[in-house]
Amino acid sequence: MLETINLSKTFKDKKAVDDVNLYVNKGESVGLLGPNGAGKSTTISMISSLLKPTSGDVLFNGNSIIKNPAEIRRVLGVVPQEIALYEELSAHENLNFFGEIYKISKGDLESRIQEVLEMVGLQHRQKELIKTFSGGMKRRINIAAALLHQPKVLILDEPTVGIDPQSRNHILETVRKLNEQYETSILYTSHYMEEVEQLCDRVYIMDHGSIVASGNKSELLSILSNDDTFHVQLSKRSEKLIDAVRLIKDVRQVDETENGLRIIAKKRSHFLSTLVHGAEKEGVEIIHFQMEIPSLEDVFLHLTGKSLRD
Ligand SMILES: Nc1ncnc2c1ncn2[C@@H]1O[C@H](COP(=O)(O)OP(=O)(O)OP(=O)(O)O)[C@@H](O)[C@H]1O
Repeated sequence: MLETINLSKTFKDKKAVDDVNLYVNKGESVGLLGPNGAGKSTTISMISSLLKPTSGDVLFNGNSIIKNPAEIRRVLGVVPQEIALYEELSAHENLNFFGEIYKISKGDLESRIQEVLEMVGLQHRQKELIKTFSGGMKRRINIAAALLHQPKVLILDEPTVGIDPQSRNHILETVRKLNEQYETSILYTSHYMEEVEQLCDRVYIMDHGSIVASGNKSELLSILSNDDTFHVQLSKRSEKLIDAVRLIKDVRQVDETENGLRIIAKKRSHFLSTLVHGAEKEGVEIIHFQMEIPSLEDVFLHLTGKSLRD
């Protein structure tokens, strides 16, 4: 339904998006996950035809949206990161304004406004001025605005960043409902792994402008099938021990945690005796040792060498 073909964007000499190929099928909910600066917003701006790609294309049902941006605007709802509302107008007046921009007929507009307000749970606040709303409520009105013209694809750019838990839950629920009941296709960017795990059928992991992995949860977890992760709680910190663990054969990565180490090692490697021996030598006691059940966060760490919220 929606796909990008070798989509790229260079700002001066910085490649913000580098040969991105992704697709969203009808009724599918797809996550675009990446740390700050990965290129998610730039990708979305190009898909929404707000930004011209340096090269590549975006196709909707096989037609280039670069050649025909009007078509994608008709079927796409975009919820940007920045709140784009008039503070001095009420929620209802704002939606009325957006409805006119979308050219929704006067006869349909009022019922559409009530429907989208209900969807985001703010019908009872519609007469109040936007400037009296919390950040989370403003974002919900932004979502309502993006839904007025009944888009086939809804793109949300980190919609839950910096907002209260109640609005966050509301947003996640709204997105789920749109996807499940109305078969709206979703492209959802986030750096909250748990949201993407909850909401999305498939995930693209993006870093430094490129897609580094994609698939459903079990496909992504299988990337880690060659490795095991261990948490080791230690009685004290020892630089020498950390260095020694890093040198153990089959240990791929060692990170310091609050009370010890997180060790990623090749599956079925026998590093434990070397670890115990090294700890003894440095006078460090191993208080607790546990193997971790991997999560998508671990896949991300494995692929990019950093945590999603770094
Ligand atoms: N207009 C611009 N001019 C120059 N560089 C830009 C511009 N827009 C984005 N960039 C750069 O492109 C890279 C990707 O930015 P982008 O905003 O797409 O990332 P992101 O994954 O959406 O990050 P965030 O999670 O912080 O929103 C960054 O290094 C950013 O500094």
